[in-house]
Amino acid sequence: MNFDEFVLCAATASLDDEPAAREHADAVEFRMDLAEDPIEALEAYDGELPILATNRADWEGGEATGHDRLSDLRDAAELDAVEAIDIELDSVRTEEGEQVAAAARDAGAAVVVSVHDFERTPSSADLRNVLSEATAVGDVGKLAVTARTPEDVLALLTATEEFDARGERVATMAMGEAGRHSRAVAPLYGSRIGYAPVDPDDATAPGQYDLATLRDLIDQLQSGE
Ligand SMILES: O=C1C[C@@](O)(C(=O)O)C[C@@H](O)[C@@H]1O
Repeated sequence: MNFDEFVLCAATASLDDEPAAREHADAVEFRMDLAEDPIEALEAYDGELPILATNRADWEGGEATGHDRLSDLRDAAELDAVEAIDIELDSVRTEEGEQVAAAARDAGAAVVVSVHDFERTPSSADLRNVLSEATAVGDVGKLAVTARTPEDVLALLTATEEFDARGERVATMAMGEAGRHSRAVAPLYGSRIGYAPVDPDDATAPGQYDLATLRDLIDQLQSGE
């Protein structure tokens, strides 16, 4: 996965979702932290879509707690089907996290470096700082914020467009009701990755559309380009 083009991920805790995701998704985001036995599931995977592996820490909105979290992510990156990993910016700042990112690249996987704010949308200056730091160490710098107002979404889209215009690969989305539409429009401003559950009941973040709906919205907005 090189993220030259927008990649729509079916976000899921179960790789059994892959056949249903194929029609609409470009990849599967496998939330290892939400899965029962993630490495076993990855080893048994024989689907068609490439995998973006995420093992989200509990301190960043996920459910992974153990000290095997990063080594499991590293093991995942070694598998052929795993073409990218997602690692938190705060993890990459640790020695182990840096090594996992380097090992993933050696294994041919792209590295998405992510930051999440489940409370608010940071100031425009902070948005840019975070995206600068994430793009400096990742193949894609990803920022998910929580929008409370339309201005929050505008600030995120503005930063997205600026980075994209400079040739920096970013992925952005605003979580929550006020930010929902950002998931459909951010790709028009240069965001490289979108996330949606196959089944709306299995959302992995607030405000997600289901996969078929998001694909349709994005395709409609981009048709005619
Ligand atoms: O980081 C992200 C983005 C996300 O939080 C979203 O808002 O769609 C969904 C997560 O599954 C993914 O790891």
